[in-house]
Amino acid sequence: MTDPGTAVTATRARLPRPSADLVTPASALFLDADGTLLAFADDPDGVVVPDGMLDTLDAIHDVLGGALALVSGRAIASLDGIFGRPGWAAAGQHGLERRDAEGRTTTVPVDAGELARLRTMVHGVADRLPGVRVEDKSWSVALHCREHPEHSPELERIAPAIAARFDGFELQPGSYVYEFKPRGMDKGVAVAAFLDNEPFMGRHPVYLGDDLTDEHAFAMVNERGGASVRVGARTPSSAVFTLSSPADVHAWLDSVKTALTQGAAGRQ
Ligand SMILES: O=P(O)(O)OC[C@H]1O[C@H](O[C@H]2O[C@H](CO)[C@@H](O)[C@H](O)[C@H]2O)[C@H](O)[C@@H](O)[C@@H]1O
Repeated sequence: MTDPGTAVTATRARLPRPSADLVTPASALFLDADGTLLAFADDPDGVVVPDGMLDTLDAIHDVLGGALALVSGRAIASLDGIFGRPGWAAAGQHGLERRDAEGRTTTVPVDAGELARLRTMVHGVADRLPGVRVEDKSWSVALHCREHPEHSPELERIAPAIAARFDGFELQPGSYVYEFKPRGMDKGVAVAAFLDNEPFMGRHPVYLGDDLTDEHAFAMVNERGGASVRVGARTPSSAVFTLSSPADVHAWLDSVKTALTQGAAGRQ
């Protein structure tokens, strides 16, 4: 497991903006979904892919020879429903499921009995806190309170206590969300697994993410000599660059696409 706490290389509120040439044809690009590519919505099913973004990502995916992956807390099925790109590599549920660039999917074994007991407990919490949503993702389960942030203090109090009752699970807090996931897997481990295989192997990793769960990947990418880009202003962070918002990410990806495709035309 990647420990973002011990691998912090920089903890600065003010980070530089990356230039478009951070991504070259020799890069591997890893993209978090919610809060990075997608603006937050109250309902996890209510997110919208902005106009033009898929064209931009398709073009970058092509120039990178397929070395582009979505790395998300969402299930891969949810990512496919949102982005409609089942051909892209993806890590879902913080890496519990991973699809390589050839479409082969691997999953981490989960204790089904523990997961069933955890689910029951999590639904019990949601039943007594009106407006708190449960997201069931097959290997992990989450409690959402974006629409009712008044429940945050209570969830912050009870979520660690729930997690402590399950040997095989741990708490992954996020943006108005408390997720319970099997131990030992995180986005850093998922990114490392991609980098050990084609078409990612030997490439310069660039990772964009906004949340605590992305710190595992920032630490991994920094360790491998790559570039970590924090979206938003959350601190502390081990990221070395920053972009301000999903809208800023779109604008930056557009400039990356332009630089890469112009360069490709020049190389022909
Ligand atoms: O790793 P990510 O791709 O950033 O996924 C993290 C979680 O994102 C989703 O929840 C978040 O976005 C929702 C839609 O904007 C929002 O309603 C919620 O408050 C956020 O926490 C997703 O539902 C989770 O499964 C992901 O783990």
